[in-house]
Amino acid sequence: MTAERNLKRPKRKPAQGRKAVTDDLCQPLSISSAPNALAERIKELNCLYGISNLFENQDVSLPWIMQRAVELIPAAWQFPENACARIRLDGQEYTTRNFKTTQWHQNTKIILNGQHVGDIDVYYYKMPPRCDANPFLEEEEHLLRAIGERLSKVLWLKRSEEALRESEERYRVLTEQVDEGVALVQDNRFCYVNPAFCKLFHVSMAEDILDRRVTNLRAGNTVEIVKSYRSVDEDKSGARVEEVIQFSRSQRVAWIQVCHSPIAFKGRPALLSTFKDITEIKEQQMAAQRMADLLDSENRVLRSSLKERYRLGDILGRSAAMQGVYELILKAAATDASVAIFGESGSGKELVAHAVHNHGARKNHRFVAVNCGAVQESLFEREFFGHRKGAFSGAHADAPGYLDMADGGTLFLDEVGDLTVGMQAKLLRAIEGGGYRALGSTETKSADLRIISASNTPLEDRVNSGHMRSDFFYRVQVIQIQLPPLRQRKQDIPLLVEHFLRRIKMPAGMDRVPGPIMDTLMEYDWPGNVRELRNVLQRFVTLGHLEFLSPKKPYNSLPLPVEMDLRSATQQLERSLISKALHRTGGNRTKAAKLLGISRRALFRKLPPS
Ligand SMILES: Nc1ncnc2c1ncn2[C@@H]1O[C@H](COP(=O)(O)OP(=O)(O)OP(=O)(O)O)[C@@H](O)[C@H]1O
Repeated sequence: MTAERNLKRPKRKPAQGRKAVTDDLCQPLSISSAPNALAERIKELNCLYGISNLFENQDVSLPWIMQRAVELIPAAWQFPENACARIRLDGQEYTTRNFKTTQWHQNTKIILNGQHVGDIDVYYYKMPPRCDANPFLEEEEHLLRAIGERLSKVLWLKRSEEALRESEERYRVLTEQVDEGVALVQDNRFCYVNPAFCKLFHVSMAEDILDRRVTNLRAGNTVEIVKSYRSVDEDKSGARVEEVIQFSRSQRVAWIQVCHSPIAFKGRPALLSTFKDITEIKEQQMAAQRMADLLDSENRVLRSSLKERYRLGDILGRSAAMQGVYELILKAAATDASVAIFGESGSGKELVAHAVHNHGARKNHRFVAVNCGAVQESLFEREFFGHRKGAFSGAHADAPGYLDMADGGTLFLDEVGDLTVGMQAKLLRAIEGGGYRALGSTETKSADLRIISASNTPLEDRVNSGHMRSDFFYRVQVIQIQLPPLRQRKQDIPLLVEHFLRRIKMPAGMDRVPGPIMDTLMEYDWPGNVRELRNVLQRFVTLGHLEFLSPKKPYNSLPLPVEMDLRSATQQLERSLISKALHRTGGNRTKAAKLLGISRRALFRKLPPS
């Protein structure tokens, strides 16, 4: 039973072992003594309620409460004018005005969480009338204990409040200092947002969104954030949700790492969310990824160039001459220097130019190929520098020139030797810092581009003959790549044949070029190089026979060496005759056998395995 309940006993009794205060008080309550007992009871209750009221007021401090409480105590005692009181707590003393210690003393402890943390003492200044050594009533002992319990509760509440306020303050200071946005949402409404949150979502003041629904978050493109709120449930405590949200902010893509933690706030479910702007980290990550991809693809190219050695991108060839070309391409690609490629017609100069571009740093920009042989002197500016609308009759709209189109990328000048000296001067000026103007424009522009040029003949010859300015020559020919003609790398022919036939739709029943046809292809001189080979194969597949359009001799019949034995010589002669017959019949074996006067089966026996 608590002390408070004890107080509700209907009559006052003398304390155990003490002498009776008055006889009538020691007796059951009589009608005449009832008003007096009632007055006593009211005094006790006043004291207790007074103390309870003290902590109703949340804004007061603990010392204030203790001081008021101690002042309320004497009035509840039997002889208030003789009573004084003291509360000791946390090394502090709170006393009534005329406090004095005497032998007539009563005490109770203040206990907090099972610990003795303070005391309440009541003293009488002097011996109350009609009393022995212990002048206090049993009810007063109960009352004092009840006050002690009340104050313990006050203390517990105040300490909890202080701890809460302190942690709230700590949290507030923390959240106001951190760079991460913090928001507390309950019932789908914002209860708290920190300054970083406001900054992140362009909210001018926290008050603008406090108490408002999450859907009211309007600044910028925050649809994704609102969606993210919808994806979590305030009620699912412990189910933390983390995600990275991408949205556009002032024309820029931003990334925010959101973490929603369902918590209990004021005893009800709420959502505590943090928002971290990770745009910078994300951009760095993406740049690192791009770099890793680039390195990976470069490594792959290098690996393939080292290991496989039969191709580099679209360029095929396993000959030693082509290995040298691959090395030069990779070296040239690693720099931004101008490259001049030389080689006979159809030997793959444009392919090499593409390879240099594709393996270099400008690969994600344009490769603009210009056939210089087709550029007219009078149209040079218009084609290279572009024009503005109305610059000439028929200029209905602005049009970019080659330099604009190749800005950031590569300008490939095919047949560069065909540019006139005048054109060379204009181009040189435009790319050497002088800039250029589109026709009809007053604005001087400059283009950041790499020049790769190609020519069938050495450019030195053009300089010597006065057709090329030497400054232009030095500008375009920093790195030279010489492409070997196909006749000097015949071991590449089978690879090229296989490659082109894979691209051409072969007739049914033909899956490879017959051996003798291949022999013929190997023997041929290839003045038109790889392009001619491709066209010959195209015709072979379409027309069914080999046909060389070049003015040169189609093939050479090999003279038989005298030191060869008869068997080998016969075999070689046979193969040569079969090859010629097949050539004449366009690869038709039945007709070739007929031409040779042997059976088709005999022809097949004599054909080398293909
Ligand atoms: N090494 C090669 N591997 C595969 N295909 C090749 C090779 N060389 C040339 N070709 C092919 O031959 C054709 C001609 O190549 P390209 O246009 O690059 O030659 P070019 O030297 O620039 O010719 P031109 O001097 O006539 O401009 C293209 O179809 C090209 O794909």
